Amino acid sequence: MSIQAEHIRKQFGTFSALNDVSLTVQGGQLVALLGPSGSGKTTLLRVIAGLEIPDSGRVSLAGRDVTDAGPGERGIGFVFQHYALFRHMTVAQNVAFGLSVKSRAKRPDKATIQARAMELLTLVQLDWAADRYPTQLSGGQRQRVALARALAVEPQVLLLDEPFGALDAAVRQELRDWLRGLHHELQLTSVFVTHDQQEALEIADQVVVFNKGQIEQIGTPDDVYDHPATPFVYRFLGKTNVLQEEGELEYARPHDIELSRAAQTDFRAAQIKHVHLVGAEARIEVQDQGGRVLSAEMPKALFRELEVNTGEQVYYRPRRVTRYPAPQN
Ligand SMILES: Nc1ncnc2c1ncn2[C@@H]1O[C@H](COP(=O)(O)OP(=O)(O)OP(=O)(O)O)[C@@H](O)[C@H]1O
Repeated sequence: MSIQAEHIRKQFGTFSALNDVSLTVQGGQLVALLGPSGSGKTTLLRVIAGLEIPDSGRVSLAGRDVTDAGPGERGIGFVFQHYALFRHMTVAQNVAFGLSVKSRAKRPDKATIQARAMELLTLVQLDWAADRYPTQLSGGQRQRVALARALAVEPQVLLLDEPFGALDAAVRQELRDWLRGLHHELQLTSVFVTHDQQEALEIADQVVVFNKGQIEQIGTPDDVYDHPATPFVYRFLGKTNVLQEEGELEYARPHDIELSRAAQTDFRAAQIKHVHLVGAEARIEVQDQGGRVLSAEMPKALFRELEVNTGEQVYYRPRRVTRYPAPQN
């Protein structure tokens, strides 16, 4: 089911949370809303869900204008960051909740609801935990219960607000991959909010980069990473070496900084300030003769071959530079 938001504006008092935002999500896509805190991601998600009424603009689902429809009429599943499960209900009862609050006409009978809850728990691989209470589960397991509960109403659209925000790195990674699989298996259209670049780039089909209530860029992960439309997008998506900031801007990523032990054409002299070895990577901080500090990243083995140490001289060259016109004002 496609989602279309057109010219959405939303003010909170004098603060403009969404300033003329338009976004089209094709049916079947997994889309990440990415941006710093306060940039409007959650507000847009809530507008799509019907939890927030825009000051102006329209929202359509599968071509149907739902701007004036309540959240319950939109066929949407919603998952929040803090898996808001009911503590006094078992896992199975939590999942069944979405079905049991449906209007009487649409509500399946008790046995059907129970069977459906078990089906969903099997889907999220938690059928064994049906009779447990949320407090007896880990954070990642609780988040899977929250997902099962959101899926209980058979939504065609799944909206997730920082669904893995509260979890530790390893569990996050696992749930991410798993969500991607589930999204495809159920042929959902999913939109999730994150401020984690890696998360957005790894699992989304499309990434929407927000800044101050506006969309800076929409594109595939490759598009936005390899061709950031604005300096903001470039800086937000990864560590940035600023090679020049007067007049035209020149940026380079750490993995595009090449180091050499010997002087070479186009290479500049610099001194190694710090070396951090992180897993298989070496992160090297160098300072050139103009005082500019740059970060370089390369596989640890490659760095070792250079045979240079902290305090010693090296030569660097940016392999790839991205340029932007001088900022106005
Ligand atoms: N109900 C509200 N009343 C007043 N201000 C609000 C309300 N909801 C959101 N805001 C403000 O609107 C701005 C955008 O909020 P929003 O939650 O959309 O940002 P976000 O990009 O999702 O950020 P985060 O990653 O921190 O959740 C924030 O400055 C927030 O304080």
